[in-house]
Parts: sequence; structure tokens; C-alpha cells
Amino acid sequence: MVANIRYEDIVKVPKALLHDHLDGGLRPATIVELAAEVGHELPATDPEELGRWFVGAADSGSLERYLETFAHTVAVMQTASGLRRVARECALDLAADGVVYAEVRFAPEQHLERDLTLDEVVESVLGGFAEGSAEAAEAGNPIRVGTLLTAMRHAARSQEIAELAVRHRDAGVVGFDIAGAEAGFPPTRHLDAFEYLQRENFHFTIHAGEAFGLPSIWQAIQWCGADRLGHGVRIVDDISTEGPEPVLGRLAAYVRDKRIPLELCPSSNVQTGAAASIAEHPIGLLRDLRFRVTLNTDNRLMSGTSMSREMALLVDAFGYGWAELRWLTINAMKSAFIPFDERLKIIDEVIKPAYAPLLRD
Ligand SMILES: O=c1[nH]cnc2c1ncn2[C@H]1C[C@H](O)[C@@H](CO)O1
Ligand SMILES: [Zn+2]
Repeated sequence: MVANIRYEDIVKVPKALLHDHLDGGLRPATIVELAAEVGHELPATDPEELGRWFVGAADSGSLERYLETFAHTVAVMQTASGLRRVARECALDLAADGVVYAEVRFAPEQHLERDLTLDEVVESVLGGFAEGSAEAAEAGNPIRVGTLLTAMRHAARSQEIAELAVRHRDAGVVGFDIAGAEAGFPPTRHLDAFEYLQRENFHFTIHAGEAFGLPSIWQAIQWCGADRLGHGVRIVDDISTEGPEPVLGRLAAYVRDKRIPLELCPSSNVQTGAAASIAEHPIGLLRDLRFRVTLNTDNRLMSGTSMSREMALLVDAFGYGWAELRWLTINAMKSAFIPFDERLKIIDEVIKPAYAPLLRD
């Protein structure tokens, strides 16, 4: 890390996170305890060993194999109390890492293995976030958590999940998403759900341009009307860097011109093979070209990461300073799914004042 930015200071500074999966961020010790309660067999029962197992198993170079690890987190998130606990701890962990605004997503349809209904699943998670946020505020780490409901792209429940999201919009659900294996499951399979959400004036992001390239990004934006791109990192396939200056193709130019936010997740991309290393991650080029870049964790458990760690990796790899970290944070806050005045309040009252003294140094 460059000498003038210390990890402890990155932790202290306010951060905004748009792309974090609830079932990708459990504490290993919690998985062990909940697995014992519900009788689920784990690959390891020592929390430290289990944490290492997740990172190792997810480090496969393939999105499909990376996703297999979620079987062990989803298995312990099948009861109201389990879901509530995981959501509470998620809010507490993010707040302790200095995250002041987070959008956390999960797929309700994956939590119906016992006897919960979709609405009960959502209510349990919202309850956990509320509890964790209240405790974090009391401890001096205020955080606002918004929930995104995800539909799995290989399944056929997106319309139902979209309706579920709209039903809970006044209780903390701020958006919708689709996730899961990308190749073979284009966003247009879920067009009905996206058209419904647009008619409801609701917000959505789409995982696109991670394991599959430009056609997926193009569909997500031009057919489905996505507000943001989950990853979207492969937009670089439409940027030529062979000449003296980078040249943008029509899709890349559209994404930049329209200020479509890219929810970039560097560590996750290295694990699934979407990027060779952090230093070679397209975030460097995309920032230089002034795309609306945001920095995200994706799955803190599977990547052994946090928002502070992702920032520290960029400080190391690209020599970023406080100005770049502030830019990423404000980009995320501008791109959030909560109302404009509430976004502005966090930017003006929380983010800018905290970075101001650091930028003067
Ligand atoms: O990076 C991802 N790409 C596609 N799907 C993902 C990614 N990370 C997590 N998921 C899936 C696995 C989870 O079970 C689901 C809902 O959070 O979303
Ligand atoms: Zn994701």
C-alpha cells in the first residue's frame, strides 16, 4: 500500500456499497452454528478453516463453480431466525467497516426449503437489517441498508419476485436484480418482469457482462432497461486500446454517455476469471475514461474481502489516493436506488465532510 494511506484510515472513511450478496457475506462462525441447528453438513466445522474453504473453493476461474459454494450458505438461511440473524450481522459487519450506505441483495426463492413464504423471507431479512442498523447506530457506526430482491436467471420466478419487491418497496426494498450463471440465460428471458417494474416506476440492476460479454450488456440496457449493470466489466470488450488513445465502440460510448453505473467487483472477478489480476482489472481503464465506476464487494465471504480491503487493493495496484476513493464513493451514492434528496444528504452531510480534511493533507 502507498505510504500515505493506512488501512485503518480507509476503514474509518465513509463508504457506499451497491453490490453485496446477503448469502455471500455470512460470518463463518454463524454458518457453523446455524448448520449444527438445522443439521446441514459442512466441508469444515472450524470457522477459520471454513472461511478458508470458501475462498479456496470460489477461487476456481469459473462463475459456475464459484456459485456452487453458495449451497452451504443458502442451506442455513431457511428459517425466519436464521435469515434475521444473518441480515443483522451483515448490517453490523458493514457498519463496522465504515460502510454508511449499502444495498444488499438476495434471492427470496432460494429460501423456501422449509416452510417460509416469500413474504416471510423478505420480512425476516428486513427485520434483521433494521435490528443490525439500530445496533450499529448505537455503537456509533450509522448505516443505511437498502434491500434488493434478486430473481435467479435460470429459474422462472422473476415476475413473482418483481411483484414481491414492489409489494415491499415502502418497507426497505429499493430495487430488483437477476443473478446466477450468465451464459445461456440472457436477461431477455425475464423481459416481462423488467417491463412490469418499469410500469411501476421501480429500479433494477442486472448482472451482465461478467461471465458473458457484450450481447448480455446490450440486452440488459437496450431491451430490459436496466438502471445499472451488475459487474458490466466486459464493456471493455467494446473499447479498443491498440492505438495511441482508447476508442469506444457504440455500446461502450452509450454506457458512458448515459452515465450508466458499473457495479465493479475486482476480487470477485479475479476469482471467476473475468479479470487476470487486480492490477490488470479494467477498473483502471474505466476510471481513466470516466465511466460511472462504483467499487463493490460482491461476496465478502467467498472473496475474503470487505469494502476497505477492495479500496486498499486499488490503492496498491493503481496508486489511488483519497481523491479517487472519494470519487468512487460519491459515484456509488449518486447511483443508489433511494430517492435523490436522500442520496444528496448522505453525500453532502456524511461523505464530503469526512473526505475534506484528507484531501487537504
Ligand atoms: O457475481 C455473481 N454473479 C452471478 N450470480 C451471483 C454472483 N454472486 C452471487 N450470485 C448468485 C448466488 C446467490 O445465491 C444469488 C443471490 O444472492 O446470486
Ligand atoms: Zn453479484
